[in-house]
Amino acid sequence: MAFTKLTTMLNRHHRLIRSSLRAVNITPRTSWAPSTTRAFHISALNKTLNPSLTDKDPTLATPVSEQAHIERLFAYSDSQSTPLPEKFDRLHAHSLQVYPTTAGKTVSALQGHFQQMLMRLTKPKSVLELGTFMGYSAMAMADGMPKGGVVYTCEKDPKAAQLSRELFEEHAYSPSTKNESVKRKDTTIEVVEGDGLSSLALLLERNLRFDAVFLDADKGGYVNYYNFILDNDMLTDEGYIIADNVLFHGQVLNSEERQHNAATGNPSSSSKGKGKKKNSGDGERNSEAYQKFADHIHTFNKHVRNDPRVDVVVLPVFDGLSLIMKKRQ
Ligand SMILES: C[S@@+](CC[C@H](N)C(=O)[O-])C[C@H]1O[C@@H](n2cnc3c(N)ncnc32)[C@H](O)[C@@H]1O
Repeated sequence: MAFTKLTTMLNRHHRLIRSSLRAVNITPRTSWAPSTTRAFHISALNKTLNPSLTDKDPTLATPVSEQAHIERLFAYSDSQSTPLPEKFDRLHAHSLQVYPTTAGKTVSALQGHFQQMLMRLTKPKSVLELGTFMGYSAMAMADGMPKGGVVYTCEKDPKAAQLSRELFEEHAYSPSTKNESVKRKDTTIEVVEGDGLSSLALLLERNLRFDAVFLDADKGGYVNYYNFILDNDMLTDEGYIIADNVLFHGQVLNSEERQHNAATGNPSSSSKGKGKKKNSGDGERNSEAYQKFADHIHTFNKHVRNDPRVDVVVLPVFDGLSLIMKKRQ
């Protein structure tokens, strides 16, 4: 009975996404609930779109039974949370059509709503986002900000930058919105196109400072973005940074272990994943790439933890979210 209710709710919730999957000729998994977590979102998408990953999913750091249990708990959390307005479901569906293999980059509905709540709680006037993609998290945050608030969101991919700009225009977040049919939003979203670091330099030239920062671009860039923001005092005194994917599908544990073994000369050191033939299969290639991203994230986590300028809390929610604030003087 409870299961039927849950399935009904999830089906309703993801109706649009499922129809998009059909549109791009993909058979949706019955248990797939894309707005549960980023990790499962990506893993489910990868498996759906690349069957070679089904048996050897590099994102599965937990046993399958445990993963199924966690998935059910996330689905439960999703079903017991107020859904975001329908435009967000439509955006997920649209992302799948435009980026069928990488649409899972976007935050889940649950995480988007959490970030929106955070905006409502902390009332930032100026928010910086590194990594726009299709604008889902930018819109989710903008809707929670106070009147007059601005989100500056940086995106390197010209196609994603253009599509998100159009979307912000359509939904009246753009400073220059001409769309008469939609009520102009109280908050605006500005897309800054280009590499994250160059975009930060441009924003610094404009003397902008931020009450909240969302780090969600390339994982190898996190340390540089973080340093640039703190070194140039771009964070207001009570401002905060939230960094996404800081547990990287659980793979940070492998990074930590391999780095520890390498440092202590343990012969089993870091050989996991090394020596694998490059062409031995998509799953393994992916596994190596995933581990590299996880290594970048582990380096970032250690860097922040050892930075005397800040306090950090690593939250084991979604795919791992770090909340970072400057130390009080
Ligand atoms: C995880 S996605 C962002 C998802 C988005 N925050 C959301 O939840 O809707 C990461 C984005 O960062 C962009 N990106 C990657 N490298 C970048 C760089 N060096 N500078 C700026 N953006 C970058 C990618 O093109 C991608 O769109």
